[in-house]
Amino acid sequence: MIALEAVAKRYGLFQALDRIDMQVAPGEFVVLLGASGCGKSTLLNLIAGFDAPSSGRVLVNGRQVQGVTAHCGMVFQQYALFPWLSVLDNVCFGLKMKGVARAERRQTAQHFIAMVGLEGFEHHYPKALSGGMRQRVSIARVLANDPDVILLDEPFAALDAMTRQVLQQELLQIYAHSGKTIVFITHSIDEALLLSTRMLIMSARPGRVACDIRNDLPQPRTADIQLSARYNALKSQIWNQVQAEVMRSLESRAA
Ligand SMILES: Nc1ncnc2c1ncn2[C@@H]1O[C@H](COP(=O)(O)OP(=O)(O)OP(=O)(O)O)[C@@H](O)[C@H]1O
Repeated sequence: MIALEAVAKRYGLFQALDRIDMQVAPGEFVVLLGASGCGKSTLLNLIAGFDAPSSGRVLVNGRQVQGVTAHCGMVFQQYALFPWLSVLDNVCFGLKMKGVARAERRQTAQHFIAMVGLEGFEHHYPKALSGGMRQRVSIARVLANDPDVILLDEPFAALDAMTRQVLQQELLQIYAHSGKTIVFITHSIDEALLLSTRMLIMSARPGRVACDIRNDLPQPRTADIQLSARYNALKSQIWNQVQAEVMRSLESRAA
């Protein structure tokens, strides 16, 4: 589904990513974890086609990524909604660009607006919505475009803890029902453990995949999973790894 082959990314003399080889199978929920600045967003942007690698290849569905396509949909931390469009028109936007007829795109948009719990808010504008509601609109907009891959760059980081928990459960439901392939960035080990089927821990300077861990916690996952022995074993394994990478990154910055 997604393949990165010897991918490197340089910004001038700075090597942001180096020798990234990774594969994401259809239906996986992969979470990227790592110290700030290790290249997680850079990696996601290469998969989305927002940017091109300096060397190596990025493939989605067997095709080399050479710009933005409808195969990938992105949800950003800062909602990225059009403030001058209503919820309905924001969710319809991608379908309009694809040339889908008005009645059909409205029907599709309504379906996904209802799925994310925003029925009744179709004609509201983003500024009249809470952060959690705006992020629901972003998710509905991506789902309406029916991409094969959904990329989420710290989508819940700006939300309060309660809203984050609700949206995490909603995303798990959407994942379970849609079978989409997901790549998700977070700084939260708990969020990674709750959501993922697999976790990639990145090292910094240059960014590489340092550790690839299968998340074998049973599904469906609720907050109770945090009480299990396996959860705590995985959490301490990841914590040790992330901490080692963060220390390495700080040392290399100081050098
Ligand atoms: N357009 C750019 N020009 C120059 N350097 C860049 C550019 N984009 C990213 N970088 C650098 O590349 C490195 C990786 O950045 P990136 O945003 O991918 O990290 P990240 O792991 O997502 O960080 P965070 O967790 O803080 O969001 C950083 O050192 C950043 O300063």
